[in-house]
Amino acid sequence: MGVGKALTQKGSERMRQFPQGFLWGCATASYQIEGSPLSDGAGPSIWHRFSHTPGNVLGGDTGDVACDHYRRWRDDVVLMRELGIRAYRFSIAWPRVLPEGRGAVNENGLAFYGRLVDALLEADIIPFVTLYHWDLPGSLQDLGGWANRDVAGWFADYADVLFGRLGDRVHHWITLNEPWCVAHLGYILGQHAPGMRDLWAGLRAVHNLLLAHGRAVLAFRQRNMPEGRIGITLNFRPPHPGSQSEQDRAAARRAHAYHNRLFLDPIFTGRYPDPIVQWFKDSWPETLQSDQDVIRAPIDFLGVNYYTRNVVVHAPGTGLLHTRVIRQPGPHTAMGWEIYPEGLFELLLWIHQAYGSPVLYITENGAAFEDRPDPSGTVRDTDRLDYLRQHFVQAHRAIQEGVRLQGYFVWSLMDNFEWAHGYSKRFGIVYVDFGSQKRTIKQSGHWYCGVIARNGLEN
Ligand SMILES: OC[C@@H]1[C@@H](O)[C@H](O)[C@@H](O)c2[nH]c(CCc3ccccc3)c[n+]21
Repeated sequence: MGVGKALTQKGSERMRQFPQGFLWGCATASYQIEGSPLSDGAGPSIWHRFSHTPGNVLGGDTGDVACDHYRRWRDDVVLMRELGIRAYRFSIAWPRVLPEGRGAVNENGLAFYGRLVDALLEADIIPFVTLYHWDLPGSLQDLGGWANRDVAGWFADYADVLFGRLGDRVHHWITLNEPWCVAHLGYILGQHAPGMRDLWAGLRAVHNLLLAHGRAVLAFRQRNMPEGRIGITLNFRPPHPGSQSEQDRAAARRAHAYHNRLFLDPIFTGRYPDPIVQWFKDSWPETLQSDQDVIRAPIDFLGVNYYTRNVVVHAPGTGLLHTRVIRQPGPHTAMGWEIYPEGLFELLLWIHQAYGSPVLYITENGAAFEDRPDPSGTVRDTDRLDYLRQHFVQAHRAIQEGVRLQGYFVWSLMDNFEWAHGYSKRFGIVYVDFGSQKRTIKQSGHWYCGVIARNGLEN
């Protein structure tokens, strides 16, 4: 598409038009919004255990209630229709469907997701289902969880149950959400469930997550669902060197390999990034030659989660990679993340050019700010609106350069349980009063509704 066509002049406004059929949406995750973690036969997840273990989550918050979506899902689909979103990315809680992680299916759990999918289709909203967004069944963690190579089979069997039961209505599947976070935050730093601090376990989790992803893709292909599309969602943090010194440039390369290429390279090339294998040499897991053929099973799209960049410098003996992040001047979100919209353009172009122009969806982008309703109950979150607008502009730039970006899911539909931060960080374009469970569309949500209706941005 030539630039001219995408920048239509309408009156004095310059429109940034997105391609016909571009899927504007919102994203959520099961443990963050549903509540009712043990209802109707569901088994406890590792996040149920982790949040109920004192000291792990700010303020002792848990997902016991969250946004009460397990009970309010009908009203929440009405809310999505009011926002005019074309697609909705949500995750299925593995322990609702298989309470023990394996074996007997819990029909009540499956029925909840079947009703939700039917309501979305009725509202003309396309479901994008994430099979795993961090809530592993506790009983599988008791067997080692992602550090146990058998998890690849457990995950593929779970995925296949869903392909069989929902595959007639769900045509977009994401195997894993951010396997980097699962391994790094859950098994190496211990900041997320299951709260382990074990480099050996963490690096084996990296490999087993990739194996599990590949086994699920192969199971999906076996089902032979021609309308179906399957991919994976990875988080990225483009690193910039804090100076042009060779030490800082090497530090940025290490951070880039670990944060951005650790999963991308095996999936697209069948090989781990050499700098990482060298860096972790004696603790790197034993792998089978045949593993790489499973891991690199072709996918239909890549989900990209982008929030910010990192500026890194060499820091001998510091952390896993001997790097330190340098806080930048300029605006940051409530998470302390630098607002750096150009990073989205850089990232999309890099993936496009370095990994064979895959179909991409931005499966998460958004910002936390201190939202306060005014006396009338209106939430004027202009900072979030500006954040989103600036990032939409960069996504549009990328499309102009030929990037095959086909959709954009704002994180998040509504304020929810922000992992170790509990309910202290709000990412929603809809405000949730967690006392009353009242939902209020924020100014950013009303603005987003307009963007979707025009399929573009006015200047
Ligand atoms: O932190 C906002 C969102 C989470 O609520 C989502 O569940 C998760 O998919 C997600 N990933 C990222 C970027 C990676 C990251 C995750 C957790 C903590 C810090 C960075 C940001 N977010």
